[in-house]
Amino acid sequence: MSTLITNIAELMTQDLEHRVLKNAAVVVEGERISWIGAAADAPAADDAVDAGGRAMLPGWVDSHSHLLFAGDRTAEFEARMAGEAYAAGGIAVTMEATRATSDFDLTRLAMGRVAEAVSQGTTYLETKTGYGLDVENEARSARIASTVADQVTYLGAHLVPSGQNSDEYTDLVCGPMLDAVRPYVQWADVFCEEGAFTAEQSRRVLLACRDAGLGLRVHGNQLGEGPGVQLAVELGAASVDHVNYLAEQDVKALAASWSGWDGVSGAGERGTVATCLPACDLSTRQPLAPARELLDAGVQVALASNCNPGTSYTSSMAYCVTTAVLQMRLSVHEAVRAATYGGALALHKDTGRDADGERAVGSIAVGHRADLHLLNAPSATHLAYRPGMPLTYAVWRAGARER
Ligand SMILES: N=CN[C@@H](CCC(=O)O)C(=O)O
Ligand SMILES: [Zn+2]
Repeated sequence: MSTLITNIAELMTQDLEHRVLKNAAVVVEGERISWIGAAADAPAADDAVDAGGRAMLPGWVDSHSHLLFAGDRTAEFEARMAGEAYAAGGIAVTMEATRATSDFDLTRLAMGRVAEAVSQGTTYLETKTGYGLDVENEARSARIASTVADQVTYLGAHLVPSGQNSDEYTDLVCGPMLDAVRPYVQWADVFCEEGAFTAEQSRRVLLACRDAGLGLRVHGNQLGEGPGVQLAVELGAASVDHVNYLAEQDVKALAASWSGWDGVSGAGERGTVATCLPACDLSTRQPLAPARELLDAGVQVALASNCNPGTSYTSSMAYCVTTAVLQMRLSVHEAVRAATYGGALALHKDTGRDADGERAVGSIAVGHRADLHLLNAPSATHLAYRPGMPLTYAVWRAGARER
C-alpha cells in the first residue's frame, strides 16, 4: 500500500544536505519513505493526500522524557514560582506516588502521555525509569516503559532514597537493579549533580552499565558547573542533557568529541550530543542552556521535552522549538533540526540499513521511517511566528496516520 502526499508548500527534510524543498511531495510505502521530490514529478500511488499547501517536517524525536510516574507536584511548582529554588529532593515525592500505583494505572498514565506527545507531532521517543528506585519498582518501570516508548533508559541513579547510604545504593544500582532492568532497556543514565550522585558514583554506575552492554547518557551541569559533561565525553556517552552551566573546557570537550564524525556524510564516530531542555529551564528558572554557543563551537545539539512531573510537565516539542528560536537565538531550521535529527543522533537512530528494515528517524529521506509532521501553516517559521498555536495538522508514525 503506497500513499502520495502532495501539494506540500515547504518540505523541511532535515536530511544530510539540509534540503528544504518547495512545492514538494512524499510517497510512503508501508512504514518507509519511498520517494521525495517536486510535486510535479511525483509517481502514482495507491492513495493520495492533498497537503493543501502546508509545511511538512520530520516528526519530532523526543530523546529525553520521564513518563513513568504517578502523582502531582503542583505545590512544589507553586513554591518555585514564589521564589524557591529547584532541588533534586522532589524526586522522592514522585517515587512514593509511583510505587503506590498499580501496574495497570502506571501503564495507562504512561500511554496517555505518549498519546499526548504523538498528537502534537512526536513520532519517536525515549523514556526513562527513575521513580521506582528499588529493584522491584525500577524493573517494573522498565518493563512498562518498554511497552510504550521506542527506547528505554535505566535511571536507577536518579536519587538516593532517604535513609539509604549513597555508596550502598550505588552498589545496588550497579548490581541487582541493573540485572533486573537489563532485559527492557537500551541506555543507562545518571543524575550527576550535587544532591544526587557524585562524579565517582556516577562513573561507577556508567561503567557497570557499559559493561552490561548499555549505551550511556548523563544528566549533567543542570544546577551548577560540575563534572557531568567531562564524564559523559570521557566515557563516550551518546548525550549529556541539561548543560545549563558550562565552563569553556566543557564546550571544548563536547566539540572535540565530534572530530571523528563527518556531518556531510553522517559517517564516522558520533560524539556526545548536548541535549538542551528549554521547557525545564523555564520551569525551574535556570538560565537557558547555551545552545547558540554550542552550535557555533561545532557541537551537535538536540532539543527534548524532559517531560516529568518535577521540572518540565510538558511533552510539547513545538514549545521547545519556539523557545529555542525566540530566546536561545537558534534559527527555525536549526531549532527544528535539533528537535528531529539532533534527537535521532542522540539516540543513535540517525542512520539505518534499509535492507533489513533498521530505519533511521529524524529526517525525511528515502528508506527512512515514515515519521511525518504536517503543520497547519505554510512554513516551519510559523512555529516561532505563532507561538503557542496548535499547529499540528497531521501526523504519520512509521507510515500509519496517527492524526
Ligand atoms: N534532573 C533530574 N531529573 C529530572 C527531574 C526529576 C524530578 O524533579 O522529578 C530532570 O531531568 O529535570
Ligand atoms: Zn531528565
